[in-house]
Formats: sequence, structure tokens, C-alpha cells
Amino acid sequence: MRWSNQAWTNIAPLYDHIIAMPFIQELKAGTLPLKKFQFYMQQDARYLEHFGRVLAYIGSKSTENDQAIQFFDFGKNALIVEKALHETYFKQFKVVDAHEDSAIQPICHHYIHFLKSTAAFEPIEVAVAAVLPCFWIYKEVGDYIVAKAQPNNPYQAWIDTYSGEDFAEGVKKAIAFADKMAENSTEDIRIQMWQAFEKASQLEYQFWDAAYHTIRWKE
Ligand SMILES: Cc1ncc(C[n+]2csc(CCO)c2C)c(N)n1
Repeated sequence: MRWSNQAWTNIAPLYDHIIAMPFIQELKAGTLPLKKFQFYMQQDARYLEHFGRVLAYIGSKSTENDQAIQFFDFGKNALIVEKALHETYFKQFKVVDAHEDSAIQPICHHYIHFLKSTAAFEPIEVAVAAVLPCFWIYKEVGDYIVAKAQPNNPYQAWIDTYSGEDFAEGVKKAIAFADKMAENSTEDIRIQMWQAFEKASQLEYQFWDAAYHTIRWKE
């Protein structure tokens, strides 16, 4: 069995919880209150600027040039998505871009720093496993929402960002890199990779949960 098959099997119950979350169900139905989506957009913009840098950092630590090019590209894309948030979606969804409103809140903060510390202190295989749920879970959730989309969903344009062919290709490549690295690694590293994959998947859940419940630092 490929490393990635086992990784997904490990998080399958968690993925079912993600699909059932009110944030995802209401996003799909188009009934998600705008305030919750605005909080999510603000946090996601902050997440993306750091995530892009983590991907570039993984690129710089890659011994294979093909892998380096690919991760630089992933990193660049994350920042392009961040730019699109500001230039298009922030305006469309009337997201306030004032400094005090865009402070990084606890879950986003933890996710960013989990990825940064994993990339800095753990073997590169583990860092690749840690960034993989970001690609893979969005692909699965995106496909799920698009398949069940309601007409006139106010969030449709944003939903479509994660359902294109180019995005699907990128996800396949990211999974293939993780599998190749796992194959050339030790059982101990493979276990650490599964653990990092699971932790990041939990953080994907928490990220949507935090947006739904507007979880902020205590004043
Ligand atoms: C919390 C959070 N997790 C994952 C994504 C999805 N995502 C962001 S950038 C990128 C690919 C970069 O090339 C993907 C798949 C998100 N937006 N926010």
C-alpha cells in the first residue's frame, strides 16, 4: 500500500467530520452567514502568506531540482491565491482589511507555526507530509461541494477556485512527491509523516471550526 493510501485511511473518520461541519454544509448550501465567511477570509489570507513561504522553504531544502521547482511553484501559487483574496474576494464579500481586523487568531496562529516549526526542525519528508492535507483536503472538500452545489450560491466564485483541473494536477503531484519520499525513507520517518499528516488534517478541521465559532484571542 502506498504511504498516501494509509495516510488517507488514517484520517477518513476526521474527513467525514469535516464534511459534516456546519461551516462546510452551510457553505455548500449558500447559507453560511457572511460574518463567518469574512472571518475565514481574513484568517486564510494571513495563513496563505505564511504557507507560501513554508512551501518555498521546503523547495529550498529539496535535493531534487524537479521537486524544488514544484514547491517554489506551489509557494508562488499560495501567494497568488492570497493576492486574489485581496483583489477580488475581499471586495466581493466586503471584508474589512484594517490591521486590527486581520490579526492572526489562535487556530490560524497555531497552524502556521506548526508548519513552520515542522519545516525547520523535522526531516523534509515530515514537512512534505505536514503540508499535504492543505492540498488534498481542499481538493476533496471542493469536489464534494461542487458536486452538490445549490444554484445562486453567493460563495460559488470562491468555491470554484479549488475545483479546476490545474488545482487537481497540483494535488496529484504533491501526493506523488510524498509517496516517493516515503518509499525512499525508513519506517520511523514514515510514521512521523503519518503523524504530521494527521495533525495538519486536524488543524484544517479546527480552522473551519474557528471561523464558524469566531474563535479569537481573549481581550
Ligand atoms: C487553511 C487552508 N488550508 C488549505 C488551503 C488550500 N490551499 C491554499 S494554497 C494551496 C496551494 C498552493 O499552491 C492550497 C491547496 C487554504 N486556502 N487554507
